Amino acid sequence: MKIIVSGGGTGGHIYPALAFIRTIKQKHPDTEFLYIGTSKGLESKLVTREEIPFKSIEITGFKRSISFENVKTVLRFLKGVKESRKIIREFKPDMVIGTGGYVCGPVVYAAAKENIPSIVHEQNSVPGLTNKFLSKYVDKVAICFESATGFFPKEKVVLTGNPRASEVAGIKKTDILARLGLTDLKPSVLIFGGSRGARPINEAVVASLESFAQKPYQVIYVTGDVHFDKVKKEAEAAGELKNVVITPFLHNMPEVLRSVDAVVSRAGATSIAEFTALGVPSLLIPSPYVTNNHQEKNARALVEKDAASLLLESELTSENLVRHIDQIVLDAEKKKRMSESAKQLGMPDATSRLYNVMLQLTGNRQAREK
Ligand SMILES: CC(=O)N[C@H]1[C@@H](OP(=O)(O)OP(=O)(O)OC[C@H]2O[C@@H](n3ccc(=O)[nH]c3=O)[C@H](O)[C@@H]2O)O[C@H](CO)[C@@H](O)[C@@H]1O
Repeated sequence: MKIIVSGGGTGGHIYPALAFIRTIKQKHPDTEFLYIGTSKGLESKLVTREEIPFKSIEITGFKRSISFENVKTVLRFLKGVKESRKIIREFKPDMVIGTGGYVCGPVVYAAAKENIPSIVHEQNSVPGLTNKFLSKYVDKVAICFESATGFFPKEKVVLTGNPRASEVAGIKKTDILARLGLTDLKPSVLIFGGSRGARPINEAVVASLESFAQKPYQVIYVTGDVHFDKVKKEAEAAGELKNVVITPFLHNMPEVLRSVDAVVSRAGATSIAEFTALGVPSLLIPSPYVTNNHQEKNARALVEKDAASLLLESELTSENLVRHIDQIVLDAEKKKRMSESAKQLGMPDATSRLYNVMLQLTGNRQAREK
């Protein structure tokens, strides 16, 4: 089978696409993939790093307010559709899938116009503009939260979960803690602010370094690439680091998640799919700066089931951060309960479900997975 994948902008749209490609490549090595993204997006780095064939088109997102920029965006969209049609005609895919972010708009739209079976994958409980627009044209809309159903044409919706869940669920425990300079003998907490890092979380963590130095647990603290230099300087000024390692980005997140006792993070949908697939208890600090406050809705879906704790950014202080972490990590009963509840929400078979939807669409019955 030949598949075009498109998704970009942030890690939350790119990692599910990469996880899907890697998992399918392992099971069906003869599957050919082509990834279409933008040259400026994070995808150009992450995809080429994996040696997956990559082509770029030029496109920008819509502004929500009326502006001259939007006129230019429409023109770029039309140009993007033209470029995508050309790539599609050359590559001749059996299927096109978009995993969100504005780049997949013209690609998936072009696929539908070329009569190629198409799917969009929506990671969030509340969809973004691009996927809502595309849902009118595609054959299927794959979702991760039941609550997303109402935003799309009902007959097209399939609950598949997030392929990144399948990828992390298959990861074995490694010696990653030792490689990070940490020990196996203490509980470990991972702190990160989504794929790009989050300034408010960084500020609270830097203010907590002194407290962490006194704790019976250790912290892996990921700042986000762009924030690293500043945080490093502030941390150095705060004194000697104890119990904490600081790093700009983790390229081996699944391995790390497998080894930690709890995680503190934004409530991005792909991150949540990973925590639940592995049953990692989490303290979620939703970003209030996202469309329709969707991260808080993502987070509340876990909190309601006792799979996560919630700390709103408006209440994010060093004291509250440390207190919430202590409440999870230092209470073995609570940690176990949260872990079990999280795991019940996990969908480790997401990639197979998504692949089966594709096979149904392409009519490739023989290859259909049992
Ligand atoms: C600000 C914003 O618009 N955020 C959105 C974006 O978040 P964002 O891009 O932060 O997405 P997620 O939190 O869903 O996923 C982050 C991904 O990056 C990975 N990772 C992160 C840090 C690191 O050092 N290494 C690493 O590999 C995580 O393991 C995960 O796979 O897309 C998500 C999925 O559509 C949305 O739910 C978020 O609301």
